[in-house]
Amino acid sequence: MIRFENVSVTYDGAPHPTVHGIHLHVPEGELMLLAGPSGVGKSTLLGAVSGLVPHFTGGTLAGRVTVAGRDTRTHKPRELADVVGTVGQDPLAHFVTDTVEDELAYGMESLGLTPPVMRRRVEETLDLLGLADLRDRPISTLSGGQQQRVAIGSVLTPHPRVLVLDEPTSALDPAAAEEVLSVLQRLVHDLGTTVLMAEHRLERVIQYADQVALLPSPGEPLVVGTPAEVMAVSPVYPPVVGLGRLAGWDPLPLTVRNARRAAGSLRAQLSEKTAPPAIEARGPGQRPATATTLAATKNLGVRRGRIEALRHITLTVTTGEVLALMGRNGAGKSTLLSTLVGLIKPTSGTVTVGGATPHKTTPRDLIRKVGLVPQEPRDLLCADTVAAECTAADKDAAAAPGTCRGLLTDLLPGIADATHPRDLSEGQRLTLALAIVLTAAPPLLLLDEPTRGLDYAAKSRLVAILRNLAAEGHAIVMATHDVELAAELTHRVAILADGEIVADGPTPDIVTSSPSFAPQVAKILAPQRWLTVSEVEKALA
Ligand SMILES: Nc1ncnc2c1ncn2[C@@H]1O[C@H](COP(=O)(O)OP(=O)(O)OP(=O)(O)O)[C@@H](O)[C@H]1O
Ligand SMILES: Nc1ncnc2c1ncn2[C@@H]1O[C@H](COP(=O)(O)OP(=O)(O)OP(=O)(O)O)[C@@H](O)[C@H]1O
Repeated sequence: MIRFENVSVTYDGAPHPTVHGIHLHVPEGELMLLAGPSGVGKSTLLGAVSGLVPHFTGGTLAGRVTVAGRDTRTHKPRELADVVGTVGQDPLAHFVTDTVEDELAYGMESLGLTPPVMRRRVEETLDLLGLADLRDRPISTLSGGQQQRVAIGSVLTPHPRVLVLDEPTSALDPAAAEEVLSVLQRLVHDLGTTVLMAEHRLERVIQYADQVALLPSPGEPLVVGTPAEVMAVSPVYPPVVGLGRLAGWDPLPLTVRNARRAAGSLRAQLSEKTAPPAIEARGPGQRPATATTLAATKNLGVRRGRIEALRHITLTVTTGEVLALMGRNGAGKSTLLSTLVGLIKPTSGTVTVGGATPHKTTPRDLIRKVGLVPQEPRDLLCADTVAAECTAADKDAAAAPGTCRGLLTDLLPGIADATHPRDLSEGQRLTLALAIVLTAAPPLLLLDEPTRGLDYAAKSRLVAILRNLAAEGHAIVMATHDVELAAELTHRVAILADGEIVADGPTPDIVTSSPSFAPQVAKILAPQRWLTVSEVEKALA
């Protein structure tokens, strides 16, 4: 259904092709997962299927890509729209209408479907993606995850034969991600839809894939095989595979269920060894004995338009603490971070950060107290090269020249100075935003979805940097749907639901009390309370 024949893509001005010599066949009715490190060229390959590469991105494509027999170089994306539905990494860039319902209907209108069919599919999709309450909402007022749901819904309604999805669950809460993936699987199984999907969070998707195509590193040839074959050799793998490799399980389990079956002797071995680490020993090491309050909210309420986005939030964050805010899409996580950094004014209650009231403090003073990496890193970037961004960041933070660039290279090697931030891959752009805010190293560091688009290696380097900062007394508050990150890094998790805090406590307690938020290792080794592969590895050493 999708065929790559000796495909190379070279972006304008780039010294080498970004991908080259690609041969790949995705048969009809299969779900193929495209995996590989950040910046390796996954989006580039997906773009070549939908026709966005090179028609919109520039550059040259050599070789041939066909979808349902149509050559994507000679057919404009518009001429492929009846067969291919695409969800890109930045849904906002692709919305064509203003409201949720219009957006869901838009793709069908051009196909000439009858109004009753269109109506039925819109209703189905609203239910399927939990969007019914939002149907009349302007898209611009939706949370990040709500927007991603609309983007997915709008490509499903026309029932295309081929779906090309670039990290479709990156902004979704764990339950929503599961729902979306099972819908996709149903389309593949029941309707013979063909899906090509790039995704970093393999723990979410690997079990749904028929085949995996792996780009191991820039310039290396594609490795294609069954999920088990590819995971046995892949540099990127989910925790279940990490645990399986550590324990020497053969065959390598890809699901929690299969791993539980294999885990009997590991569980016995671990119970003899030692108890799982207590909370004080987890995450960023010892918390300072003299922790002081860095930020506090009291009975905080925030209205956004007609929505009560936050209600009665009373929360304290102390030095050295790493706190994850988790909860369903639209629960109020980003709103809380924005309020802490003064971008949003409370409607009721109080908020203080470093002794000041954020929305009444000048940016110059605030920057010394608190910094935010926003959900959309582009909001932070304004220069036209990576080097200029880094120089500006050093200057703003009065840091030694080269600080920001050093952080960037530590987090994700291979980002060229001269690149325009617009041309970076999603993971590269997020890393740049992280490096800029880490350069200022404010006492309170706020991160909104800090692992979207990041590969496992970049993620663990980020974890190491954040641990050091926490050990130095910085406090870190992150909104995240990444249960593995929360398990690896945080001391404490607060769960928001519908604008309120419904649970707040030590990470192991909170994440193991709900299957939605439990990391894979916790599920595999329950009732023992291990959360991560690295904890298990240490205990066995
Ligand atoms: N329009 C463009 N112009 C120039 N270079 C580009 C352009 N788009 C992407 N690149 C470069 O091509 C490389 C591959 O980017 P791509 O977005 O395909 O990676 P990716 O594997 O999808 O990464 P991620 O996992 O971070 O989304 C990156 O080094 C990026 O900087
Ligand atoms: N500008 C706005 N106008 C009106 N309502 C808004 C606006 N921005 C956000 N909202 C609503 O406020 C609520 C909280 O949104 P917020 O972005 O804080 O959620 P979130 O927990 O960060 O979600 P996600 O996990 O999807 O990022 C949602 O119902 C959202 O639709």
